[in-house]
Amino acid sequence: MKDKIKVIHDLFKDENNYQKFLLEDEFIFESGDKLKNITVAYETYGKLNEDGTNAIIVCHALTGDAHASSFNNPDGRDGWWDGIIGEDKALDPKKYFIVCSNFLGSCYGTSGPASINNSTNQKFNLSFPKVTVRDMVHLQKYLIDYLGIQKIKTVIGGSLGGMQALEWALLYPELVESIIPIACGAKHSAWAIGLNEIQRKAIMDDPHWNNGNYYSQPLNGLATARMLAMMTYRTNMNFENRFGRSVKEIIEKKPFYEVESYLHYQGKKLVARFDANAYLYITHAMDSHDIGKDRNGVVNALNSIIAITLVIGIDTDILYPTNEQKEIAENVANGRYHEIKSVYGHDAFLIEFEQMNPAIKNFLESL
Ligand SMILES: CC(=O)SCCNC(=O)CCNC(=O)[C@H](O)C(C)(C)COP(=O)(O)OP(=O)(O)OC[C@H]1O[C@@H](n2cnc3c(N)ncnc32)[C@H](O)[C@@H]1OP(=O)(O)O
Ligand SMILES: N[C@@H](CCO)C(=O)O
Repeated sequence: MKDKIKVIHDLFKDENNYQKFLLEDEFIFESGDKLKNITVAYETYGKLNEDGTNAIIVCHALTGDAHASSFNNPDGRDGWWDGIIGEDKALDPKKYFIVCSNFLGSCYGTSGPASINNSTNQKFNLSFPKVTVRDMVHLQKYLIDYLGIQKIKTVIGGSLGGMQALEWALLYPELVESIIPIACGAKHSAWAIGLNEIQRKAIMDDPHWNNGNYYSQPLNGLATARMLAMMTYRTNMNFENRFGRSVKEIIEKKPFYEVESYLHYQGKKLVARFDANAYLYITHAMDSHDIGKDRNGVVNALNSIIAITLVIGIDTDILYPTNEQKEIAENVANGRYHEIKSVYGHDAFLIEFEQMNPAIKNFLESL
């Protein structure tokens, strides 16, 4: 497999310092579309053991990136899972070879709609092939082969990361010893698809979006999408405790509440770091998530999972409620369920490290 992959990370390390490789092979998408020269951005922490069996694959969520940890570079920017990746933490680079790559369709170094199409010298925009969760996993497999990994100890991720973990267990059962899907379901629900569609509509209704061919981002649409999404990532109780009815300032004789100010801030923060077309592609990929598709339904697919499975749910998650995680744990051959109690809701998998560390550590040690 190494012969097929031209490594370019020494040539093109970008400002985020991701390692990169270029897949010269034609990548075939689930849609049947084909694309050559796909770039993958990734990071690794720790060392692969001699027989190549101590690898852990970390899969990120909607707006995450390959920088899961600052382990290699403690003075650099924080990693989004520094709370569980590190010495003596659940994912310990002294024991495991931890790999995190930016998934297909995103905008943090791996090819997606914001990448330049070499044959036109223009951004792909909507001409980039449609992406599914299965496509993301198939592309990650090239990286795993390139790195010389023979067996994957676990695949772990929250939200869209958890969807990838499930697909890993189904697409490459011979390779995956265990999975830890967190805060996700076996398929994307009507509720989650509906919420994604409102976010996409906000982006596409922004005149700057221009059918995906924008010169500058559809800032208002993407910000509104993030504002709505934030309401689904947190909880009523969290906002009540945090903001209540506090007023930030009075604008034109009307109160501008702290919660409004917070949501506007979160919208602006995302548009400064994310691409609107990538947001559309990734939310569509999430909506494509249905492990039962072409596998005789969800229960059948779950029954066929042989990887030992720890499913983690969050008691206050309104986006992927705990019945979805329990369904997974109850139907796989060897499933366990652990529940995080949190005021934060869905985003708890990025916050509640004191609860996640022992649960994940105990599970890995029991394998
Ligand atoms: C390449 C990359 O950068 S990828 C970035 C990594 N991101 C990811 O991986 C996505 C996953 N991460 C996340 O979703 C988030 O970072 C989380 C869930 C971990 C934490 O969320 P945060 O937004 O950091 O926390 P929180 O909800 O407390 O918001 C804090 C921010 O809101 C601001 N804020 C709080 N209250 C208010 C208010 N009333 N009005 C305005 N701003 C406010 C704070 O000043 C703070 O600003 P800062 O982010 O510039 O420091
Ligand atoms: N808040 C996270 C989780 C979404 O599921 C993100 O922005 O990626």
